[in-house]
Amino acid sequence: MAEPSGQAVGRDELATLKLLALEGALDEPTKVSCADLAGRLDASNQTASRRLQRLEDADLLDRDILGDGQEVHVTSTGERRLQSEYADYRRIFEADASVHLNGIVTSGMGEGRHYITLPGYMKQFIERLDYEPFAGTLNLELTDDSVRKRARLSALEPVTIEGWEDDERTYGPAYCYPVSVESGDGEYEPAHIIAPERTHHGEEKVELIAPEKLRDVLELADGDEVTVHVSE
Ligand SMILES: Cc1cc2nc3c(=O)[nH]c(=O)nc-3n(C[C@H](O)[C@H](O)[C@H](O)COP(=O)(O)O)c2cc1C
Ligand SMILES: Nc1ccn([C@@H]2O[C@H](COP(=O)(O)OP(=O)(O)O)[C@@H](O)[C@H]2O)c(=O)n1
Ligand SMILES: [Mg+2]
Repeated sequence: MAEPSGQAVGRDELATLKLLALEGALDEPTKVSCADLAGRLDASNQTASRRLQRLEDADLLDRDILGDGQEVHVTSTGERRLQSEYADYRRIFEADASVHLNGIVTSGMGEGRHYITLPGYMKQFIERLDYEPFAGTLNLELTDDSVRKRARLSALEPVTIEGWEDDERTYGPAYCYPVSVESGDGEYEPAHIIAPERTHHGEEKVELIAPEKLRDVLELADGDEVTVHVSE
């Protein structure tokens, strides 16, 4: 998913972020000195310090300045950014770079039904996904591992459903990724992960749409485990 994250950073900053992650700064606040970092980046102290500052400004890195150096910690946005780089390398080097997400079926607030059936969206679903989706979204709560893997979606090209407006308000865009949905009962496609740009869900939830009610065709109930195979 294209996730806006403060300011854009360049290749040099990203390389610095990777180095910090290699030092362990993904898992916990990690002490670094600018001199040491400068040596490893083959750059001046000033350059190293500027890169850290830019990473912090872009919300990719948290910093704590100490008397004799600083402690740095890669933020969740920073981790997503690295995951997305990783996804690119997987696509370059691995024959099977497909993404599988695991989650359990949950109920939401019944808003999915409302949004899916709005004519401004429905018209686009039929045109761009080649099916009329069932009225609603099947919500999954992802496992911790899959929350991390989800960032790999950003390396793929989604089907874009554009935002629109009526007399009262504006509606945001949504991004659809083709998937097949597997449960103990079998596998179903076509289906899509739908990622609305505006949503009250966090990273740990995904929503699925399909031409049929997945709870019926796959005999799903809250708490059941589901694997989503994302198509390349
Ligand atoms: C196609 C689509 C478009 C959406 N657009 C908006 C929007 O413009 N504004 C908004 O607040 N929520 C929007 N939502 C998100 C819903 O408010 C809600 O977060 C989400 O669909 C979860 O609903 P559920 O938990 O009831 O299934 C959209 C959802 C979908 C499926
Ligand atoms: N393709 C779909 C879409 C929704 N659903 C279910 O249909 C119902 C209506 O969807 P919704 O998004 O409005 O509801 P919640 O996800 O908020 O519970 C929910 O029980 C979804 O889990 C489904 O089984 N298959
Ligand atoms: Mg839903």
